[in-house]
Amino acid sequence: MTKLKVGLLGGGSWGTTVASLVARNAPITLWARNPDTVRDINENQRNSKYLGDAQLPPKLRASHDIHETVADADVLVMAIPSQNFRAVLKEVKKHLRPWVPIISLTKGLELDTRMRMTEIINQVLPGHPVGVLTGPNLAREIMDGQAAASVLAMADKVILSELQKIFKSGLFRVYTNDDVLGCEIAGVLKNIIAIAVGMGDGQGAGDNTRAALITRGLAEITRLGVAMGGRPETFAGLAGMGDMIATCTSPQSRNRHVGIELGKGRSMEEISAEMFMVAEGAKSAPAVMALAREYQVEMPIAEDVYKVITGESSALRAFRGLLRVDAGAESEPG
Ligand SMILES: NC(=O)C1=CN([C@@H]2O[C@H](COP(=O)(O)OP(=O)(O)OC[C@H]3O[C@@H](n4cnc5c(N)ncnc54)[C@H](O)[C@@H]3O)[C@@H](O)[C@H]2O)C=CC1
Ligand SMILES: O=C(CO)COP(=O)(O)O
Repeated sequence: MTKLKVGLLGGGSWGTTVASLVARNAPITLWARNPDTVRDINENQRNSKYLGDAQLPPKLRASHDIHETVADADVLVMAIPSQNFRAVLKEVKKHLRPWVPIISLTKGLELDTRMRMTEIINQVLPGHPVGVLTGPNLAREIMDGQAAASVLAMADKVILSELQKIFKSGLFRVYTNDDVLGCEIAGVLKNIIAIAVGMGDGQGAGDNTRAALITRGLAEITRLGVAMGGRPETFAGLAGMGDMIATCTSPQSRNRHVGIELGKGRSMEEISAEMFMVAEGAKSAPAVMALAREYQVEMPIAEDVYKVITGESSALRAFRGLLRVDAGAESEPG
């Protein structure tokens, strides 16, 4: 057990799951804005709304008080969806001690600014070491005790190896990486490809189609990530290919679910109205397309997804379009 105190913000499915993992290694308080969630965690060792009847460790404490959670934290972990991330960080600023490392679990971009979460942290709380924990990590499966691997990425190797001890456990292998940008943007971009794969699945596409979309999708997200400064090998690792496989094939993925429903011909408004959990790919798609334009990277799959989400095209038309385009060299877009 390390003595480092951890404060984790965000009482949804992934925040609660990571808090449960950390509780094995370090004292942790989870801040949730919903008082019912706080009560459920503290009294029943459950977060029924997000994780059904999964049993949480008795050592995990939840709080409704952000000051209490953050004021004496030695490490801050952020599990707030991307569009609300900045607002919560601003709240944190008043309470957090200087130099406390901040780890983001969030896989999205801020719509208005196109910024990654670590960029927002640097802007709102300059001077704090920042990192991301990312990889093929579907929350429900980890709560069910299935083995998984993840990547903790930070520039500072000394802090990185200290923080690795907080997250890792027998069934949760945590690898380290210093390519923060690559790991972070891979986690954002794979969500859009998962929507594309879902769109195919929703229309009854086969396994070959899924494999083609995953492979071509990985190629296009790698092109953008590398143009932005990420390393190609990051996209071939857990944060890239690993997370693509998990998200694009799992019935648990919210992004793939959105794609399946779009594939059935439903609109984004209808699908969102029925979901209470976040599907970051749908939220971040416009920011991703703006980045693709800025870096002059062609992303035909992401562009089709964007057009279907905005109602400019239908899943059926997008799918036919993907098949109609003449294939060139495998190393080229398209
Ligand atoms: N669920 C999963 O399997 C995984 C999720 N992620 C990422 O983790 C991030 C969080 O996702 P989940 O926990 O799954 O989402 P979720 O939809 O299950 O829960 C989101 C939580 O954030 C809270 N929240 C939203 N706005 C807030 C605000 N302004 N103040 C306080 N709390 C607020 C909600 O109340 C809810 O508890 C996302 O970026 C997601 O892509 C990453 C890996 C795995
Ligand atoms: O990031 C995830 C798995 O690694 C979770 O994916 P979804 O948000 O699509 O459920």
